[in-house]
Amino acid sequence: MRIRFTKMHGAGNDFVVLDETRGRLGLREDQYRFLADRHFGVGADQILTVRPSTGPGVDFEYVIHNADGGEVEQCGNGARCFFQYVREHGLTDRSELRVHTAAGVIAPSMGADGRVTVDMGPPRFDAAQVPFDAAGLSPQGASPVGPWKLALGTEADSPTVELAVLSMGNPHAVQRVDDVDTAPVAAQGPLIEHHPRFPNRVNAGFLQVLDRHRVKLRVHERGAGETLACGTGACAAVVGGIQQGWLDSPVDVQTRGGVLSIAWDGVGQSVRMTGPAQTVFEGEIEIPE
Ligand SMILES: N[C@H](CCC[C@H](N)C(=O)O)C(=O)O
Repeated sequence: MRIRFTKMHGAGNDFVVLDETRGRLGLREDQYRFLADRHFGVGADQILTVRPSTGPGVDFEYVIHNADGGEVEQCGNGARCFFQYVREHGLTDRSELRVHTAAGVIAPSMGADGRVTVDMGPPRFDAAQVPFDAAGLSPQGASPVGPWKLALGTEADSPTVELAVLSMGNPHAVQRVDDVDTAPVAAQGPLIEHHPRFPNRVNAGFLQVLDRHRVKLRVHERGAGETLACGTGACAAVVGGIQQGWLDSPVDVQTRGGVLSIAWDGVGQSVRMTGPAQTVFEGEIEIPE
C-alpha cells in the first residue's frame, strides 16, 4: 500500500503525520512500527494521525502511536505539530482548536510569535489514573506526586530512585538529578519504563533544576526510548517540581532539542505548554501489506 505522509518535529521530537480525514488507512501495529523505523521506514518517535471530529464541541480527533507501534493517550510535542499540520494543509483556518485525544480534549492555539500553545488539561495524581501500583509503599513526601522510592531491580545492591509519579493523560515518573548530561538515562530509563509497579509502563524523566523558573530535562520515553524532547514529560516535570517546592510557574524547560515553556496555576488547573512546530518534508512510501 502506498501512502502519503508529512515529516515534522517539535523541539526535535519527530513524527510521521498521516491524514485520515478522508478515510481510514487501517494500519496495523507492525505497519506503524515500519513507518517509525529509522532504517527501513521513514523514521520517527511517534506516528500522529489526523481524523475528523468525533462529535460536537471538538474540531478533530488526534491519534498517537509510539515507535513500538502501540497506541498511547497523549503527545504534547505532537499536539503542536498536529495544529500546524491541519492549518498548513487547509483543513482549518482557525487560530484555536479543540482536539479529541484518548486522554481527553486539548486546545492548541497559535501565538503572536508563531509558537503554538496547547492547553494540555489538568495533571492527574491518583495512582489508579496513572496507573501506578503504590500498594505497600509510603510516599517520601507530602505532595500528591509523592515522591515514591522504588528499587530498580531485585538484587540487594539494586539502585533506588525517588520518583514523582503523575499523569498528563499518559504516565510519567520524574526524578531530580544534579546534571542531566551525566544522568543515568540509558541505564535507568528502561528499568523505570518497565518497572512492575507501572502496569502500562511509564515515561521516565530526569530533571535538573537551574533556578525556580528554569530547568533542564531528558526523558526516556515509553515505547520510543530517549527523545530529544518530550512535551508531556516537560509538563509532568514542571508540575512535579512545583508540587515539591522547587519551581514557580512559568518554567522554561531546556531539552536537547529546544526550549518548551510550561505554565501551571495549581491543582485542578490546566497545564499550558508553548513551543515550536516544524514541517520537514512531505513524502510517499510503500508499506508492507
Ligand atoms: N512516549 C509517550 C507518548 C509521546 C509523548 C511525547 N513525545 C510528548 O511530546 O508528550 C507515551 O508512551 O506516553
